[in-house]
Amino acid sequence: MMIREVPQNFKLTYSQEDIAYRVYKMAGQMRHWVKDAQVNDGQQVLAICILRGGVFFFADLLKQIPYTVEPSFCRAMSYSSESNTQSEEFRLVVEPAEMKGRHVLLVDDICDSGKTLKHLHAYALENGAKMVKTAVLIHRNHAASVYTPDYIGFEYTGTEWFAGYGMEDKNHNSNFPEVYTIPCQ
Ligand SMILES: O=P(O)(O)OC[C@H]1O[C@H](OP(=O)(O)OP(=O)(O)O)[C@H](O)[C@@H]1O
Ligand SMILES: Nc1nc2[nH]cnc2c(=O)[nH]1
Repeated sequence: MMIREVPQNFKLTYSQEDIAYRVYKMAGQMRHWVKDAQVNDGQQVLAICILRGGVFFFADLLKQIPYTVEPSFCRAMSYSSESNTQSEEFRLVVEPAEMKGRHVLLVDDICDSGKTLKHLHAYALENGAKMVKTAVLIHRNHAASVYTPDYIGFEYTGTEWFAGYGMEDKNHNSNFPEVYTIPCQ
């Protein structure tokens, strides 16, 4: 196995095994909703990956769901890669597949301020989605959050910055397979 060079300030927070277990449990929680959408509606759930950060979680989650779902993608941006800080501007760069009349599942790595999911949830409804559910690996608990996802892998209380499993530290190390926390500078 190749040795990974982990920056000194990175603290291992969720191992690959921790993540795999939570992803498996989450797929179990949503399986009835996914099946019912198909049976009652005759249409599979449209699962939308929120790029870039959601990519690893999306792939792992969809592989654990035991019924058909249709993958789709959108690209949402609000954090600066240079500084790890959020700007007021929210940009949707890639639009997902047609959502009209569909059961939609929005999938992202983290819900932090909640602004990204709040925007996208509203966007899906405006575009005719019949029902919208949201899934994240990590939900940061804080009073100012504007959104609570339906499916949550880990609840986290604290201000540390996350990196790994899709989450970047100033545009680096998002491909680490575990989740790390970095003390706030
Ligand atoms: O709950 P919020 O405070 O809105 O933060 C969550 C969003 O922040 C990150 O995306 P980012 O804007 O950094 O884009 P990226 O996924 O391309 O890194 C992350 O992937 C979520 O989409
Ligand atoms: N990489 C990363 N992206 C985020 N987007 C919102 N919060 C975070 C975080 O803690 N880490």
